[in-house]
Amino acid sequence: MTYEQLAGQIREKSSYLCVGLDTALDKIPQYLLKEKDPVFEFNKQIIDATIDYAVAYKPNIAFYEALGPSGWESLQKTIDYLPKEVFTIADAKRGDIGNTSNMYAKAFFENMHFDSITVAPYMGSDSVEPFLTFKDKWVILLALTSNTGAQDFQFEELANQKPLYQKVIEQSQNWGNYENMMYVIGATRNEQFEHIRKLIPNHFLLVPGVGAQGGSLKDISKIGLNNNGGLLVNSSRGIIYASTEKDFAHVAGQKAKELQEEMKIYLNEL
Ligand SMILES: O=c1ccn([C@@H]2O[C@H](COP(=O)(O)O)[C@@H](O)[C@H]2O)c(=O)[nH]1
Repeated sequence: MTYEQLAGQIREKSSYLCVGLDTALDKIPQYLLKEKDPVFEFNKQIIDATIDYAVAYKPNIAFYEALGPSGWESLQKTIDYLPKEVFTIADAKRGDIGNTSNMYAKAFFENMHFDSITVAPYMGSDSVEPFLTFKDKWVILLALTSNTGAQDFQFEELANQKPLYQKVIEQSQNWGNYENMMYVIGATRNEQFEHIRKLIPNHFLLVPGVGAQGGSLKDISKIGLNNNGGLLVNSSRGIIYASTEKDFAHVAGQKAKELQEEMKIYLNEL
């Protein structure tokens, strides 16, 4: 998917919502376990209920890998079920020596047909660049994550007094551009968000941490939106597990609608 196509979806749906498909067998309504593929059945109902309000879907690959071969099958069925105009994110946090990264890229882009993959920057340019050679596919580089452990390395001040996450953002400008690279910036990183937006005014930012992790959609939107939207705000548990009863899909749809309606207000204020 191109930058323009994604920006067009945001305009069309007045939404920059990404629904996180972190589907776990012990969290979904237990009556679904009698289905042949409970994970896909859950995802399908969540997608049907939220598709009018979301521009992106982000399965976290760990939840599928944890189930072995059947998990991979449920994941592929989920990706195949999503309409082509929706942006898909493999939240896989990959990255290895170039030869191996190339195989990760083939797996998620060519084989599974994801639009994008999250990549860890720690191994440097040759670990990221193979992902950037695929046309209309995206790298979403971890820059400043939402978790408390982000303090351990990402805020570390370098000799030039810049934090490590800033170095990741600045150096990676040599690897890709705003048409094939996004950054993960946690919704819990309000204080740093404004500065980051100034460093990369045109890039899309994938923002996890709204909902269950306590990040504020309002705060992030006020600082992070640009003329093309420029944000994909993810909520996983806050949407998909808003109800664990038979009405789970309906309630997920309501939660997604609430977020989309709020997003529409912020987009109209641009
Ligand atoms: O910094 C990061 C990077 C990735 N994640 C992932 O996003 C979702 C968040 O789920 P919620 O249920 O909405 O909290 C999950 O898949 C994480 O692994 C993140 O939270 N922070």
